[in-house]
Amino acid sequence: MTRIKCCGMTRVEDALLAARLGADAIGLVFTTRSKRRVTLARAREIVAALPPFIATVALFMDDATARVQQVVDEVAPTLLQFHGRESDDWCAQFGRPFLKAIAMGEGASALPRLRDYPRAAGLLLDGHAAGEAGGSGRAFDWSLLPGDLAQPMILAGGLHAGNVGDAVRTVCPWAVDVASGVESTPGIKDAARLEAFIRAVRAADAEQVACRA
Ligand SMILES: O=C(O)c1ccccc1NCC(=O)[C@H](O)[C@H](O)COP(=O)(O)O
Repeated sequence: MTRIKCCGMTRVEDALLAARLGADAIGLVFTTRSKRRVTLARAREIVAALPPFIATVALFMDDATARVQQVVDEVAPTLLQFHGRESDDWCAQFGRPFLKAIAMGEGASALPRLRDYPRAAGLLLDGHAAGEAGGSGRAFDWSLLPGDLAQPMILAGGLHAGNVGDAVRTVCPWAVDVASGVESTPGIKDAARLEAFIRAVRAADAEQVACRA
């Protein structure tokens, strides 16, 4: 079954809705480079409201060590996610499982970076170009993806209810990640779009036997 991460939560009600509809994880963006940025207080409120077994992921992009540590100490997210030029060692210093986002917007030239993060719990392959913030709503060419990634792949970038079924069938990712495709405005989730997205993933899972082989 394809895991679903719904990213850029800014409201308790949206996080609860995602959990109720069947999302496995929610993302909280802490970098200043985001329209979806949450305060520590709001992040704690969202995390405290969630039911058991929903993972929380804290996102950063070239943020200071002290800032990441503060979020680790005060919010206690399940995982960290890094979107900038952070190295594998730098990401690992917090002693927490982490995802490394790889900007796939430049196409094949991004592929060597997929080998640079052996300590990552997973690689989040996103549609934007290197140096740009995530949450762009931009997809990339999935046919570039190698079939032999060493780590679980989280597919992101421009996913929505209309294309995520194809993504699951074509790429067989460990998880899919969505932000703008389930929003009415940045940071505000749209219940109908979120429900349609999760339904589409589950429908594709039901027909996709190759991924489970
Ligand atoms: O969402 C943001 O605003 C953001 C800003 C800076 C770094 C990362 C950010 N989001 C990361 C995510 O994991 C998004 O869900 C991912 O980029 C996919 O976004 P979208 O294409 O809008 O579905």
